[in-house]
Amino acid sequence: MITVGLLGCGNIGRVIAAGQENFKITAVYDVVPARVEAFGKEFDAKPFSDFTAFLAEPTDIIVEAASVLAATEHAQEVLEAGKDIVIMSVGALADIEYRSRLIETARQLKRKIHIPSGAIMGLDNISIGQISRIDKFVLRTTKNPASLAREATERTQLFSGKAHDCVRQYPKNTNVAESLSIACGRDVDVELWMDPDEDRNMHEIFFEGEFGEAYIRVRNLPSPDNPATSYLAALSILTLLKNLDNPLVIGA
Ligand SMILES: NC(=O)C1=CN([C@@H]2O[C@H](COP(=O)(O)OP(=O)(O)OC[C@H]3O[C@@H](n4cnc5c(N)ncnc54)[C@H](O)[C@@H]3O)[C@@H](O)[C@H]2O)C=CC1
Ligand SMILES: O=C([O-])CC(=O)C(=O)O
Repeated sequence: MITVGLLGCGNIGRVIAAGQENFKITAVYDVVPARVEAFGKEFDAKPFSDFTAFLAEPTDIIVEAASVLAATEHAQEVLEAGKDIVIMSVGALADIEYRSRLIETARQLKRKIHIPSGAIMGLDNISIGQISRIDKFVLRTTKNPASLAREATERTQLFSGKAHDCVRQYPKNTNVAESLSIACGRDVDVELWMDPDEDRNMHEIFFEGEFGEAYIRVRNLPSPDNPATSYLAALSILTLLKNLDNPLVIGA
């Protein structure tokens, strides 16, 4: 049985904990002490309010489902402790120097950094961008203003530019932009819109290159406990964890 240390006892953490089967969350950590205590009690995991103690607890893998800040602060430490890591807050890897350092540490210590597909589809074959020519890559994300903790009476563009800059400005809403950039091997173009008539978290991907062209549209239902996060993102990380010990690897 794979043992998991969960960093972040919020909406995604709860979906993962409720779906445990062939893995067991044995240790949990959060910046909110009351939350980590209650979560630990509910899911029979040891609660920690001190990160060093949490990391010292014997676990096979650490799952970050907290925030870009948490991933930035802790991912390196996790790898140096000899543990694999799943990073949900992929925006932390928009810092190229930091990303390179993490990859180098993982390589040296023979550890893995897993990036779940998150709130989008198609991340598998978008990786062909690493080996073949890409002519155009645009992510257009549209969310209800409530999902962005804003108010608007009409469709409004919030951002147009590169993924690295977008996720720095909207770290709770555009991690997918960084996942796409990592997958296809370049800093992709991003448009972020809020639309009061859109009740889903919509991600449209326009992708053209040597292979031909693709258009992917995902209209996600928001998570029950956090409208900023699509439910698909939580299901994605749960699927990744369930497949960690599966000898059959599917997808590019
Ligand atoms: N890759 C993707 O497709 C997606 C990634 N995300 C990322 O996942 C994160 C978690 O999402 P949810 O569970 O919906 O958020 P949430 O807000 O429901 O839960 C986050 C939990 O992490 C805790 N936390 C925050 N910063 C922390 C820190 N520095 N140290 C320890 N605990 C900390 C909070 O107290 C909270 O309990 C988001 O903030 C976002 O960065 C979210 C959606 C999609
Ligand atoms: O859940 C989503 O739709 C996407 C999201 O918040 C993110 O990428 O950070």
